[in-house]
Amino acid sequence: MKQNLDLTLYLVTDSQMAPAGKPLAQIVDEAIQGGVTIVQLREKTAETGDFVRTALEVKKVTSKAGIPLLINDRVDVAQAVDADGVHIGQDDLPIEEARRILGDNKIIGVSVQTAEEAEEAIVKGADYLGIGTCYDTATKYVKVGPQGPQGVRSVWEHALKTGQRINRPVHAVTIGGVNSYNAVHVLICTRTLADNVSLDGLAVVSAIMTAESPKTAAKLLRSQISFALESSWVAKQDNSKPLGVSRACQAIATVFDNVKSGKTTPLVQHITNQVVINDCANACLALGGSPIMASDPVEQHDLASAVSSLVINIGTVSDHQIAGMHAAMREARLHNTPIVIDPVGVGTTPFRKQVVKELLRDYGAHVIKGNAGEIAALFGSSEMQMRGVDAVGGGFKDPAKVVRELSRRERCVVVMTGKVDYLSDGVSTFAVHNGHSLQGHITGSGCMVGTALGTFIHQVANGDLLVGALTGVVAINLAAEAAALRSDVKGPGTFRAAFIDEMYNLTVDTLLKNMRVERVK
Ligand SMILES: Cc1ncc(COP(=O)(O)OP(=O)(O)O)c(N)n1
Ligand SMILES: Cc1nc(C(=O)O)sc1CCOP(=O)(O)O
Repeated sequence: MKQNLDLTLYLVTDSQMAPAGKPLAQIVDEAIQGGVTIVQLREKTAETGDFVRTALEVKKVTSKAGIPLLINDRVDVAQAVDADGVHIGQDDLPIEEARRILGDNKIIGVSVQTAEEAEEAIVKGADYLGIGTCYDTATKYVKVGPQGPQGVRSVWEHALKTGQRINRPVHAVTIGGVNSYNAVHVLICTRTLADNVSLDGLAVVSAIMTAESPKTAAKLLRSQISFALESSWVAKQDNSKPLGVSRACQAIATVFDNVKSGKTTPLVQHITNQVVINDCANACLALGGSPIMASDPVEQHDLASAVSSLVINIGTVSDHQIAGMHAAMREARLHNTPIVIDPVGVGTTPFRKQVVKELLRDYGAHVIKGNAGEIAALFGSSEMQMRGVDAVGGGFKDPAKVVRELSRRERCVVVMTGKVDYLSDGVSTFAVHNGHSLQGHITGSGCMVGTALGTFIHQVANGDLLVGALTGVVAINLAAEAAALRSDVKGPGTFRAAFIDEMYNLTVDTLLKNMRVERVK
């Protein structure tokens, strides 16, 4: 990497967004104090003279801080102020020409939207790529719509392969609609599938330029970026050792005991469906958690700092609930609170599919839980279908592969419920052989699995998400087995009440004795 080229938090300026009377150089100075590592002066409407004057003022600030100042589009302005380099787009001066004018010591960044553009830019000597457009942005008109973190990931993967082929290091940021709410998700989701290589950082305009305090905004972004780059949440899994059954079972018992014994009482926020809301609240209590059912967008900000985990269930989703889900997930991402998504009936209507697609694109999840039909719909498989909220079909030929691949694509733990439950974090995949057929005869048994996931994953978010998820699945299934054995259980009605009782009665000893967990890959 060129000396000084640290792309961790990249500020692209827009003086038209600056509060009246506040000089751009002052905003840049505050942003650098907050943690910005590189600045690009982007003045789309400035006359050359004004552009140069502003660049000289900003350069005093960046030089003092020892960070690079790049100029957007205008190689002549970069030369005039002896900036550290330029950032050029696909319609600007060709890279070779910019390089010829500026020489090898200057930084040249190039905007790319596609794998082909990325390959060309690298081959022609770009020092870094600005991969766009990540999300919708009001800052500029973009010809091609946003590609989301997964689209950015595929451009990044191709760029890295190109670099390997020609033996040149590749650096990149993504840009477009990036802010402190989505920063962690964007960085985790854009990591390469094969070997978990992260982007170098994130580029933002409005997230800093429109902030009341650029320093505070930059500081928050920087801490979110550090968290994402350093965290071993699911996406860094490829480098970790696969989890064996005996280690998993011990860890499950510990996680279960922490909650059951009251050592920790997670506050599990649910935005869930009207059919199961009461059962889920009771299941959460019985397992040792504390439920809060809060879906109004208005209260999400105030709730967020107290919540231990967030369970999103789209079973009876409405427009109002969707607004609440977005608000809650935004806040959850900001607080690094684990999110469970239960995409109930996602294969049934295009509406549900769209709701889930947008939630996953904008915030991602830590755990996705569904029945085989729901998982098939998310995965894009026709092996299983949906009828209402139920799965129909002969079952997946290779269910472990489906959960593993969906997990790798979405960068989260995937739980597929059924006669045998499958769980994967993309590296380790487990089958849980506990449970009882009566679970299929009451409404909400799957939703209560979502509740159990929320109850047990909060304490293990860093690195052991899969263990938390396994704990939830095992606990629910063992409670079902115990309930079904009871002489007072005559059918679904009595089972429903006994099921909650047995969640309450479940002990670590029973768990250790009866759990049937198998490692399948
Ligand atoms: C870091 C970074 N990435 C992309 C862009 C977009 O540049 P470009 O395509 O030249 O569009 P304009 O910025 O000129 O509107 C960027 N500026 N910075
Ligand atoms: C300057 C720019 N380039 C983009 C691209 O996709 O290449 S998107 C963009 C604007 C980014 O602004 P904000 O952070 O306010 O969304």
